[in-house]
Amino acid sequence: MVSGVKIAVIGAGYVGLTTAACLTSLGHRVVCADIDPAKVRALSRGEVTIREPGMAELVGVGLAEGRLRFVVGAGKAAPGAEVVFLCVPTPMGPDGAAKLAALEAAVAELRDPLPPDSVVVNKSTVPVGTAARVGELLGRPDVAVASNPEFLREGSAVHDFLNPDRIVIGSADLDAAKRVAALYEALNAPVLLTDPASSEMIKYAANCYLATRLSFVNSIAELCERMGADVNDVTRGMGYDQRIGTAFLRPGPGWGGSCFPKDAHALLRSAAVIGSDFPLLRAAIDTNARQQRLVVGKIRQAVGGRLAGTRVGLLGLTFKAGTDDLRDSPALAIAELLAAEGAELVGYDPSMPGAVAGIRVVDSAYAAAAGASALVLLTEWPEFRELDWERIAGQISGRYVIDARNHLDPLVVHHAGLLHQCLGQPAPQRALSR
Ligand SMILES: NC(=O)C1=CN([C@@H]2O[C@H](COP(=O)(O)OP(=O)(O)OC[C@H]3O[C@@H](n4cnc5c(N)ncnc54)[C@H](O)[C@@H]3O)[C@@H](O)[C@H]2O)C=CC1
Ligand SMILES: O=C(O)[C@H]1O[C@H](OP(=O)(O)OP(=O)(O)OC[C@H]2O[C@@H](n3ccc(=O)[nH]c3=O)[C@H](O)[C@@H]2O)[C@H](O)[C@@H](O)[C@@H]1O
Repeated sequence: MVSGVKIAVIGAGYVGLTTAACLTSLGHRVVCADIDPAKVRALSRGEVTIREPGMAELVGVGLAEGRLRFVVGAGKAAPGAEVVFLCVPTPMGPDGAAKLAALEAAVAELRDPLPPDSVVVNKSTVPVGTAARVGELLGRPDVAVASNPEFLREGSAVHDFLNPDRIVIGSADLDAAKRVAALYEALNAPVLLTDPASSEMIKYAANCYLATRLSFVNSIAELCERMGADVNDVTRGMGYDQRIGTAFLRPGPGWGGSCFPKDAHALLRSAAVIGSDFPLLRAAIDTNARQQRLVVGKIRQAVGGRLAGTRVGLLGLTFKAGTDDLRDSPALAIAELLAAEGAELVGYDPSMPGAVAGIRVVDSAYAAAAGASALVLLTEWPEFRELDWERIAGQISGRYVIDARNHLDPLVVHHAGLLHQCLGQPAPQRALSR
C-alpha cells in the first residue's frame, strides 16, 4: 500500500470531510481546507460538524496522530501537496446548470502554490468537460487533472467511502490516474480508469438512473393504489429478478437531498446546451414534483378536503433517515405546499434540527401528534416504528396516519384505532373501534 502520500482536500463538507478522514485512515497525510473559519476551528478541536457514523472517531485519531490538519483557504493546503481533491459545492443555478463558482475560486487559489507534478482531482459532481476546464484555468502544464467522482451516501458516508462498489478515475494522463488509484490500493474495489468526460458522465448517469428508477416506482405505486394491487408485494416480486435487484425500490414522498435534484437538472441542462434533450429524465423530474402533490392530496383528503386552519403533524423532516441534512428534502417541499394552503404545521425530526421556516419544530413525535387533524410520516426513521400508537391515538384529534414511506406496521396503527394510509395500497378500512 502507498503510505503517507501528502494530500490536500478542498472543502470540509460531507464529501470533503469524509475524503479527508478516510484517506487519513488509509495512512495518508491530509490537510483539509475550508473557507468557513468557524468550521475549521471546530474541526481542529475534533468537533465534527455533520452527523455521520464513524466520522468523529476517524477525525479524532487523525488529529491525534498529526496526520490530519484543517486550514482556512485552499491556498494554505496546497504547498507540499502531491494530490489535491476538490470537494466544493456545485449547486444548481437558476437555469438548472451546476454552478462552478466555488470550484473556480478554489482553482484560482491553488494555481500558484501547487507544487510541480501534483495532480488536481475533481471529486465534486461536475458537468462533462469540467476537468478540461480546470486544466485551462490552472494554466499549469506541470500539474495533471483527473476526475474521481464520489458515490457515497449521506448517513453512511464513512462506510461507503471505505467500501465502494467501484472507484472511477478519468484522466488524459494515465500516469496521474494511476497515482490517484494507488491512494485507494487498500480498498477492495474494482477500479475503472477512463477518460475525464466518461468519468464525469458516469456520476450523472448513476444518480439520474437511480432518480428515474424511483420516479418509476412511485408511478407504479400510484397505479397499484388505484387498481387494487399492493406495491410492497409488487416491488418484492420485481426485486427477485436479478436483472432488477431489490435496492432503490421503496416508494416515498419523492426523491430529494442535496444531489439527485440538482444533478438531474444539471444533466438536463447539459443536454439542452448541446441542442439535445432527455425526455425520460424530464419526466422523472416532473413525476417527482407530482409525487409530492399526490402526498399533499392524500393529506387534504384525510382532513376532509380543506387544509386551511388545519393542524398537520409531520414525522420526519430530513430528506431521508440517518442524516441531519434538510437540503432539498421532500418533507420540506410537502410542508411548503401544505403551508401554501393554510395548514398549521407541527414537525418532529430525530436529528433535532433548529428552526425550520413555516414549521413549529417540537421535541417528540407525540408533541407533533397532539391536536393534529392528520399525522404524516415523511422520513423513515427507525424510531417511528417503535412509537406507542395507543398514546398517539389518545392525543391526535383526527384519525388518519399518512405513511408516505410505507414504513409503519399497519396492524399496529390500526390496532390503536387509527387509519393507516400508505402508498400503493387500497385505502384503509375504517378501524372498528378506538
Ligand atoms: N453530499 C453527498 O452525499 C455527495 C456530494 N457529492 C458532490 O460533492 C460536492 C460537495 O458536496 P457536499 O460535500 O455535500 O457539500 P457541502 O456543502 O457539505 O460542503 C462543501 C464545503 O466546501 C466549502 N467551500 C465552499 N467553497 C470553498 C472554497 N472556495 N474553498 C474551500 N472550501 C470551500 C464549504 O464551506 C463547505 O464546507 C458537490 O459537487 C456534490 O454534488 C458527491 C457525492 C455525494
Ligand atoms: O451524489 C450524491 O450526493 C449521492 O446521492 C445519493 O445519495 P444520498 O443523496 O445520500 O441519498 P440516497 O440514499 O440515494 O437517497 C436519495 C433520495 O431517494 C429517496 N429514496 C431512496 C431509496 C428508495 O428506495 N426510495 C427513496 O425514496 C431517499 O429517501 C432520498 O430522498 C446516491 O445514492 C449516492 O450514490 C450519491 O453519491
